[in-house]
Amino acid sequence: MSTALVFVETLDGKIADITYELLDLARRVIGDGGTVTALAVMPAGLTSELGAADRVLWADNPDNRYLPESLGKTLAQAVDQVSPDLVLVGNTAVGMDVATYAASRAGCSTIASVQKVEPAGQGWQVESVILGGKMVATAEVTELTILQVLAGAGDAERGHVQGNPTVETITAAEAAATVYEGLAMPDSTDVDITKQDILVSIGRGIGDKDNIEVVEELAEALGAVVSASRPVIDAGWLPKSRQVGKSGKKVKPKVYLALGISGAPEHLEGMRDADCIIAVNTDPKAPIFDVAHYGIVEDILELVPALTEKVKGA
Ligand SMILES: Cc1cc2nc3c(=O)[nH]c(=O)nc-3n(C[C@H](O)[C@H](O)[C@H](O)COP(=O)(O)OP(=O)(O)OC[C@H]3O[C@@H](n4cnc5c(N)ncnc54)[C@H](O)[C@@H]3O)c2cc1C
Repeated sequence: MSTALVFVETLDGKIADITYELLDLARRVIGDGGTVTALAVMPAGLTSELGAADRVLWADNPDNRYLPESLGKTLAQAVDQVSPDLVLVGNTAVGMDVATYAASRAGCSTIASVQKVEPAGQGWQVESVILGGKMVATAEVTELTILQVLAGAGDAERGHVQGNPTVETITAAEAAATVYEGLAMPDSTDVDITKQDILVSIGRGIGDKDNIEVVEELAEALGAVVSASRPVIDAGWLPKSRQVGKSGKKVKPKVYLALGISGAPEHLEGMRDADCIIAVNTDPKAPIFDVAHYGIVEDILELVPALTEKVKGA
């Protein structure tokens, strides 16, 4: 009989959807006879949301402090306590912090960007995406390995079950070297990119901050808003509130125009549900074309001004 250990991720006192996906995945992979244990460092009163687990190891976190050092150590302690066959953590900004910390403490491996897990022989067959989504690697895992699972591998609705799992109170490990200073949320006075019908989204392919102006003209002609991939935000060319993706916002516009965006898994996570995706990229092998409904292999700096003229003339 197998045991799965699922790390419960929270943000600002709420359980993140990725947790419910992991609970669904854990149950599917280990079967009804197995035990699913959830490790939750979170405020009191939320364990009934984890009804898809048989058991919850719970440590109180009344102030919602995010301390990856403490969480990583606590996960390593839980691995010792539970001796799981499978450990699932979200492939999120939080999960990546925690999984690597825990793996080093527990002396085991970790695999990032996991999109599929299935039982195989004495262990698991694990599929992960590598090289920014251009290739898929398959590994037979027979030793304890912490899997960082991408959103989409499980079904959050199926994994979000109200119930009364057995709750065992534990003490979270101390963070010796890190201090929590507070949660910084994106500026809420900017436009809300999650509410737009059309997004004109730019990536590193825009090349320079000065080139954003031509894209803004196109967006204005279309009645759209400009959003971006992370490198554009990290460069400080647009505010954080415009970032699409894993560590930005999840959007579902009617039209998503992806200009000079390669289509890394962390970006796709935020926009792949758009009704119509149109991608423009000079690289015909860019992974964005795998999710695009329409693709154009072209230099955006050539195409965008011409497109703006067409839209204005229509
Ligand atoms: C924990 C974590 C969280 C992350 N969160 C996010 C997130 O929320 N959102 C996000 O976007 N990324 C996120 N990332 C980063 C992600 O992995 C990628 O690095 C990022 O999405 C790449 O952005 P890009 O496509 O703009 O750049 P690149 O991957 O560099 O792609 C640029 C593309 O532009 C094309 N190009 C270049 N010049 C032109 C031109 N003139 N005309 C047309 N095409 C051109 C190139 O062919 C290339 O495909 C995260 C990463 C991690 C590890």
